[in-house]
Amino acid sequence: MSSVVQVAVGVILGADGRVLVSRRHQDAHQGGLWEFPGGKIEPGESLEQALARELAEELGIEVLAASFWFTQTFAYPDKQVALQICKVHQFRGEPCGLEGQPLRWLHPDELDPQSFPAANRPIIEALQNMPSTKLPSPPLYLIADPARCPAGCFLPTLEQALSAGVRWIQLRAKALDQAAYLALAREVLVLTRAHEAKLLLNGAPTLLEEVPADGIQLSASRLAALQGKVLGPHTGLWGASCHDLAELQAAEAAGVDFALLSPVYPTASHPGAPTLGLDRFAALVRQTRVPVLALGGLSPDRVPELMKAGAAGIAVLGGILEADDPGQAVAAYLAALA
Ligand SMILES: Nc1nc2c([nH]c(=O)n2[C@H]2C[C@H](O)[C@@H](COP(=O)(O)OP(=O)(O)OP(=O)(O)O)O2)c(=O)[nH]1
Repeated sequence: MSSVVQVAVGVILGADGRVLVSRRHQDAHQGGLWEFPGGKIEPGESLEQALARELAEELGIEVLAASFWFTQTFAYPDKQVALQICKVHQFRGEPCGLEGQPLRWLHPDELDPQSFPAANRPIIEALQNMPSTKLPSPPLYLIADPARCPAGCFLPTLEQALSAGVRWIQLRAKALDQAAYLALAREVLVLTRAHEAKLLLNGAPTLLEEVPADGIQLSASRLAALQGKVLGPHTGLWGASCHDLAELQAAEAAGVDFALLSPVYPTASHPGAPTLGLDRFAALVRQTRVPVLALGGLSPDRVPELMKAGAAGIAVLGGILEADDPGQAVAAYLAALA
């Protein structure tokens, strides 16, 4: 069989969670079946260039933000393909079938694997199981630690952050004993409920039996204690705090909905600790299908490069809690994510 055909494939994500599919021309390889738009990577072209060119040629759109997702190789009887699958998060223009191909925006649950080439099955499966559809929007995760605020200021600061648009909070309070933690969690839950925001507790999953929050953030050590045990079907949001590839793999094996990966940049909370840096962060994100939020030393001006590197969102601690004006800090992060 001839060499592997490298293909740039764009999973174009609409704001409402639907994806764009188009029908392959009857005469093409795998003709008549639906596909994710894209095409062969030309010699000398990067994946990014090929994706931009194909989507401009086929749909008339300009890709503004895309990230590599994963590679799917497949051997058809007559051809071997390596689909380089990218998520397209942002584009300019209204997609239209410039080559006469029909287009449809479908919810992942509406994608019928039988109507797609066989190589697409894992993509469809990944889309249908994509936990990121469960993640709160905007993807700004506030790690709320009362130790970061002056006495009496913690709950008012959270209130300000929620009023400014935070929809996702983790209560992390290592300095409190369990009773004090649970009492605080009950107070925070009243605030998050009032703002229709999600609250995740940091600790053992059994905490949810005490306070009906929306999920659990597992530390790296709790994750390790799971020893690859699958979390099983769960209704809440489960996050894992990861620092390297082994922890990300454990998080993926455990079936969490998202992972925090830190520290990306130097941070005052862990002075002198080794940092991943942007390139390592991007490389790790490419090696997992779990949505990864960037944490550590972020500022709003770093957000675009992190999202381009494949981050599913960002997590912030001191950048909001210790800001002179937490509401303004939230607004700056949200503007950078928009
Ligand atoms: N674009 C795309 N190609 C796919 C998908 N699934 C799948 O197996 N393929 C295969 C079919 C083809 O063998 C190959 C893509 O080649 P293509 O024919 O679309 O490439 P192209 O647009 O550059 O076409 P051409 O200029 O050579 O006619 O990858 C998919 O979802 N999208």
